[in-house]
Amino acid sequence: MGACMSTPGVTPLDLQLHRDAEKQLRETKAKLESERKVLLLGAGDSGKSTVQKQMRFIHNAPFTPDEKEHFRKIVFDNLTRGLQTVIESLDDLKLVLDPHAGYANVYPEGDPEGRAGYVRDWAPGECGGPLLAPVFTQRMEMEREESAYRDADGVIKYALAMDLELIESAPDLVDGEAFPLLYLGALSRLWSDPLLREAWARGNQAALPENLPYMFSSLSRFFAPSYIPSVQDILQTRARTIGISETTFRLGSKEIVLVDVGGQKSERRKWVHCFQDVTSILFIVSLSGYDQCLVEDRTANQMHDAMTIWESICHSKWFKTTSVILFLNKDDLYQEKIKTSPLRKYFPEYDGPSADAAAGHEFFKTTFARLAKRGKGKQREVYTHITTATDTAMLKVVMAAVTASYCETICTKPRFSDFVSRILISIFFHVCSNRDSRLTAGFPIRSSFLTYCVCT
Ligand SMILES: Nc1nc2c(ncn2[C@@H]2O[C@H](COP(=O)(O)OP(=O)(O)OP(=O)(O)O)[C@@H](O)[C@H]2O)c(=O)[nH]1
Ligand SMILES: [Mg+2]
Repeated sequence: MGACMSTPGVTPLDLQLHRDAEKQLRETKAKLESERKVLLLGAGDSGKSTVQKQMRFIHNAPFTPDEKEHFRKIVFDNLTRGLQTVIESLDDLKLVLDPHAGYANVYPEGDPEGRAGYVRDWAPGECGGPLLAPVFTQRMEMEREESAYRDADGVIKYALAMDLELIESAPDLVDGEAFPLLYLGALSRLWSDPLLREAWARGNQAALPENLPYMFSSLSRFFAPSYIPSVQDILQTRARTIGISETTFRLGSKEIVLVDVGGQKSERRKWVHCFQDVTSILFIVSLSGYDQCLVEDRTANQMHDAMTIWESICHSKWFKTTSVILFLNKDDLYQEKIKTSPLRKYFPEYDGPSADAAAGHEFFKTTFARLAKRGKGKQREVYTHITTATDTAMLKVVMAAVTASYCETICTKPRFSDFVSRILISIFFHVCSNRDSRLTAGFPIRSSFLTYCVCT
């Protein structure tokens, strides 16, 4: 410091800036040493955000009332837009809704609040309570105004046409607004229609939302004015991630920053912004995607797409020494569909028995491991887990195994080169943020840089 004081041309301002720079770099170093960055990667809809939500539940970082309100609105959106997607898929699937096929005589199952009678015939006498009376009036007004709903056969045609129109023009809920009861009957009737069920069962050809059976199994619960989403409701909601979101939690003495990115094709170019200083990658693949097309590209297969991303991540210069953990996710859905949808149809190289879930697991484990190990030199170790991300108990066990086995890696100090590049970036931004051009000319910067190189 004495030498600094005697350097000609160094003013008190220079010294202050020098001290500030050193302080900032000390803080950066301390943060870097206690922080570990885990990056969630994978194709869209594979379950990355679901894993991130589970980590919040597991590490006691519950959702705030505002966040729960956000998820409540997503539930309504998932019901209405989800059903709309099924309706829109009918043309592609060459299915035609028949208004004469018994439509409108539908009871919602397990309706504890006596709304079923109302939903069946829309008759005032069968109304399930005073809450439904205005809904009935509203419905009758719509029928009076819209002669297009009527035909010689009577009620059946307009019941279907009105329900379709309601779903098509469903609004976004605003904060605090209960689910509009007008939608209860329409959603219930349409979801029970055999043709729409058939369309959903062929959803792999049209990328239909996989959470619809869950959402519709709890329909009347969601419509209660006091409804607040449960843990399972939150885990089942679907909203594609746009951009990058970070969650921080503690693991022993370390702070883990879990970074979630959007996996759809349009989001992937943003990934590189979070590639620096990654300690571990959790790569999520949807097992149930083996026979499914992408939402953003119906000509592409989800599993093939996941394999392509996986291969490029494993061989990226950014992740030469990063530990990689692979989650083969959505095992619950996969276990069901493997019974009827042959793996060999989508992966002709598969030569195991058909309808055998365990043989399919082995096939995918081997394929992903092979893709990771291409080329010469030191081979990458891949740690694979079969998961159902919506199952909190299971994910707790898997994450405990992951952290126990890989704590060494997750908690290892960052590489020296990473640290030096962080310092250089930090200095660069420091210099840019100081207008005093003398700083760029010399001593304070070099001094800070040397101090930190010596410290590490
Ligand atoms: N049944 C079942 N559903 C799952 C599982 N994992 C995720 N989901 C559901 O799949 C849907 C998509 O999950 P997300 O976590 O949003 O997928 P993502 O990878 O974050 O998707 P993007 O943000 O578009 O990249 C949600 O409705 C989840 O509830 C699983 O293991 N089983
Ligand atoms: Mg997401």
